[in-house]
Amino acid sequence: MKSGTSAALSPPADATPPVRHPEAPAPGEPLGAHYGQCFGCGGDQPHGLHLQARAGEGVSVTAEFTVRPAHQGAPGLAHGGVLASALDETLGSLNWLLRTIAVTGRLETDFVRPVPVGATLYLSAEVTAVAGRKIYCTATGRTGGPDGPVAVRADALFIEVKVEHFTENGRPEEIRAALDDPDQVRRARAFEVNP
Ligand SMILES: CCCCCCCC(=O)SCCNC(=O)CCNC(=O)[C@H](O)C(C)(C)COP(=O)(O)OP(=O)(O)OC[C@H]1O[C@@H](n2cnc3c(N)ncnc32)[C@H](O)[C@@H]1OP(=O)(O)O
Repeated sequence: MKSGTSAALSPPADATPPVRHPEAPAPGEPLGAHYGQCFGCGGDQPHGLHLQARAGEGVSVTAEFTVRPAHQGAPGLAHGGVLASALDETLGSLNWLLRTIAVTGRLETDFVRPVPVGATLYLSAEVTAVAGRKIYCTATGRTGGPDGPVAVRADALFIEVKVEHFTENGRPEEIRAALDDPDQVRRARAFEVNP
């Protein structure tokens, strides 16, 4: 049963289909981490999700995340907030295919089945519509395989922002370190800016 989605997540009548950026990675290509310290995808966060996303067709992605002991809520089960983070990260990576800088404004999550430690969550997400700065998207996470039963799902609204959203609000030492990164692509991707 699909539960209701709030009106804020229903695209307005003048919304348009999303447009894949011409330089978006080809379907099947790994997106890589956008920032080493990202809790969702970064390789430098020991307890992070280490989620790995790949571009799909159109404006869609797939991703995997394996639940580790550090991600528990109840004994032997993934914490719901961690599962919401996996959905958020997967949905956030869609913006790389649009080449739009955007942040999560709203994330509505259904927790359908418990997810045990050791399980791999097979995520898929797509942008459904765009209206001005508002990006509407949806995601599911399945266990047992990409076609397994749905364990979690989410609908979300991302809002396009300028890079100043990060540079003016982030803690100065991390912002400085990211901006001083000699690797141009890494520097741009920390904020998901088109390099
Ligand atoms: C580099 C990429 C990293 C990706 C990591 C994974 C994604 C994340 O987790 S991002 C981190 C979590 N998110 C955040 O920290 C965002 C914090 N929030 C904010 O900074 C602001 O509220 C922000 C930017 C979302 C919106 O503020 P602002 O730019 O002033 O926009 P605002 O004018 O209020 O809203 C724009 C439109 O969006 C709508 N909107 C904004 N927030 C919401 C919301 N929560 N629910 C519904 N609609 C919303 C507004 O109603 C408005 O609609 P309309 O144009 O029709 O009137």
